[in-house]
Amino acid sequence: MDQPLARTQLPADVDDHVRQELQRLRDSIDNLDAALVHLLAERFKCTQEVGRLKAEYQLPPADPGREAQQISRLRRLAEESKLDPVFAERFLVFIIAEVVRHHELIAISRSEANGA
Ligand SMILES: C=C(O[C@@H]1C=C(C(=O)O)C=C[C@H]1O)C(=O)O
Repeated sequence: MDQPLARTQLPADVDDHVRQELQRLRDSIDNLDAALVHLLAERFKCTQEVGRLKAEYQLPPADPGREAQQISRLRRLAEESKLDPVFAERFLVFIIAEVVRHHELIAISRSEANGA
């Protein structure tokens, strides 16, 4: 039986055609990763503004109803796009947890600034 391939670097003697094809795909992956970082940065700019608004008007940092709507919407979009909906949900939950943590920090620093 074949041994599983070790998690290691590409061997030096990889066929040139394979190396070029891999490079072409990796160039696109690099562009997509850059786009993902830029998209996430813009999303966090918006959510920071939401956090400041909530802190100003003493609204709770998290909104579970809104989160449930987003999760079901994202799962549907993932299915339509042939992306694993479980992965899409995990990804969104991970991001939202970080957003809510930021909102809690904004609320704490605002109440400290107000002498609470
Ligand atoms: C951004 C908000 O705050 C929280 C973060 C959310 C998000 O990152 O999408 C969604 C709901 C809230 O728990 C919001 O209420 O819209």
